[in-house]
Amino acid sequence: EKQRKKEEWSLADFEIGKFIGEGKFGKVYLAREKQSGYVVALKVIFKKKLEKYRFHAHLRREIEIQHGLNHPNVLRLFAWFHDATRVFLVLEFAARGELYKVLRKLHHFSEKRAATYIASLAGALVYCHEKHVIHRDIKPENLLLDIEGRLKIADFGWAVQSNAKRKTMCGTIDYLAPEMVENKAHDYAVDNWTLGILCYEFLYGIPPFEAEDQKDTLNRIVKVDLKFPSTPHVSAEAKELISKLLVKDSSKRLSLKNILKHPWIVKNADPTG
Ligand SMILES: COc1ccc(C(=O)Nc2ccccc2)cc1NC(=O)CCSCc1cnc2[nH]ccc2c1
Repeated sequence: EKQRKKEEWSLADFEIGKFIGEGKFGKVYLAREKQSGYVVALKVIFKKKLEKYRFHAHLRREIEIQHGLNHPNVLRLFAWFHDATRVFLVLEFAARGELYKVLRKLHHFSEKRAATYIASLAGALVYCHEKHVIHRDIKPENLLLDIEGRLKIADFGWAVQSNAKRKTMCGTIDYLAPEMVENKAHDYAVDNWTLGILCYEFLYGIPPFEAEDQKDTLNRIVKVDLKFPSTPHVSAEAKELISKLLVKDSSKRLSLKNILKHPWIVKNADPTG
């Protein structure tokens, strides 16, 4: 029947299920909306924590931004409500969980799977940029997979230490673009750089500038010291796309629209996302 527009949700509308994630501001639980039976992720944020970090304004702005976003590859914020001590975010639940855990298990993705994820990310970023939303922190930790295996930019809000197992998890520097390492002004083009890093990591299983210690990683980033291990499962077109994204001069990086038209993407990406 016509989904009646609820003015105000409350905790009583949900059955709370198992704990599924930990954030700096609170915990995330599986939950089922009683009326529809719809399964969601319910994020519980403590107001006291928000005050302590002076984040209530940021959360309010983020909720306004997220509420307007509706793209198949961006995790949905369906609703929010609060009680005396907590703010609740009703988020889309991505049933296949964190993308990088799948990457660790498979060691690397096939070209078809990698190209499909890169096309999904490029499409989601075109959409976000059209809505003037950037800083979608697109590290693998922030990428989830829904029940059909479709990629979702989860954007874990702020300073949320996702329960990642990565050895370089805390402040993963592998994704920093040169202009960020050199503390220059950065703009949307950092996302294009990050897509290059991700494409490499999807295909080889490790980020391109990984090094024993962080100093060397930063040096390799600013020098764009890009090397491709010789392996049969990565085509010349894939390397060509990566080489057009990992470019020091941010104005010379392949644009998001041109990524979607690149021969490797056109040939390998599954259009259903
Ligand atoms: C649109 O998304 C969000 C919007 C806002 C915030 C947020 O916390 N904002 C904030 C908080 C405090 C101060 C300021 C701003 C977080 C998210 N998104 C997530 O947190 C994703 C993982 S929780 C969901 C989810 C789904 N599906 C899964 N499958 C497996 C685990 C899992 C986990």
